[in-house]
Amino acid sequence: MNLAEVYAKIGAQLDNELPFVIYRKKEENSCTAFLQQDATVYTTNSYSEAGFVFAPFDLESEQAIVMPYTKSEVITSATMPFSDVDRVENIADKVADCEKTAHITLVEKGIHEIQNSSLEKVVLSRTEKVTTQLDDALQLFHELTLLYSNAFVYFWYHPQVGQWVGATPETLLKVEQGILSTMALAGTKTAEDGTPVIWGDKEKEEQRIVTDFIVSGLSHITDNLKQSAVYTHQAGSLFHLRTDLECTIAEKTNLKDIITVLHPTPAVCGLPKEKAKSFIMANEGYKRTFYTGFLGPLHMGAAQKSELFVNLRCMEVFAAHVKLFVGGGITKDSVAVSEWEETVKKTETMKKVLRIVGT
Ligand SMILES: C=C(O[C@H]1C=CC=C(C(=O)O)[C@@H]1O)C(=O)O
Repeated sequence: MNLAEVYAKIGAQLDNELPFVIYRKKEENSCTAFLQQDATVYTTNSYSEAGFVFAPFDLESEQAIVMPYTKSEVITSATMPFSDVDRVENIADKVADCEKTAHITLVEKGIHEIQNSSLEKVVLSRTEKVTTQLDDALQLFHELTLLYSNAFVYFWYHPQVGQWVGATPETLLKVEQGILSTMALAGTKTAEDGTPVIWGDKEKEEQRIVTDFIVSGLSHITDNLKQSAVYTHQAGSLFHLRTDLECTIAEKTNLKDIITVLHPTPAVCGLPKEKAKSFIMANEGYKRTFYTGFLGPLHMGAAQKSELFVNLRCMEVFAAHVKLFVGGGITKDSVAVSEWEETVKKTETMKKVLRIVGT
């Protein structure tokens, strides 16, 4: 099926108010869509079914939604262009001063908590509303695929839940034929064209915390974990520190066991996990819902391949506006105003496509 035909099918799902997800994996030049044939909200607790899962940050009080393979038409486009040409400049637009003050106050509270308790790291986030005049969010998906070849790009829709679009740099896990791969991705910098990124101790520590958490968690399910050296990962105009991890897993280890170990990592929550989560819930002042949750295809094909991505650099789409979600890791060395600026830079990942589609 060519791309225009796939997009026409998506248009029909929207017209008929039927759920779907369309996604393009990193460095792939085709996209896949699950077109659910009814409007039921299917949920999963076991992650044992083939399908596409869309899970919230807080799995204790909200449920993971699945588009079951057996209830969906699954289609793939033949080829898809990607240009990776940065056609849009970063623009430092005006964000309301009250939003800046509120985020800085939140970050300062986080730093204070870290200095005065056993909390080592907490990821604090905010939302930002941008007024739009979109025909449909498919335009956003398409532009994101053109702009970010190194991201998992998606557009997810359920008439009873909402619409989400994103381009995330972070893989939560990939399981294929008994091999599990994951990554520790954290720390953020921007760089002038061509100049190498210089990492400071703050970023090195916040990323090390993520690696250590994953290594310690996976030690309960494997004894042969291999880990790469830390390296720089580019995500649009941002750079992150990254470590790749890989191990074999016993046949009896199911996907739920692995998700329970890995989600949420300190790349999106903090350390210790429960303490950080409580701080987030009590202080962020909004519900993250699917931001910093995870999404992706489950148990696909003969190899039963599952690939889950962390829902970052994403937005929830409404009739006349979108809501952007951005956050950053706070440690004892954080400077509140720099953390604010980091979230502003992260919003650019989405604002670039909003500008292209002419909002
Ligand atoms: C929580 C986010 O990013 C995470 C992933 C990479 C780098 C991060 C950081 O530098 O703080 C975050 O841990 C976000 O983009 O909203």
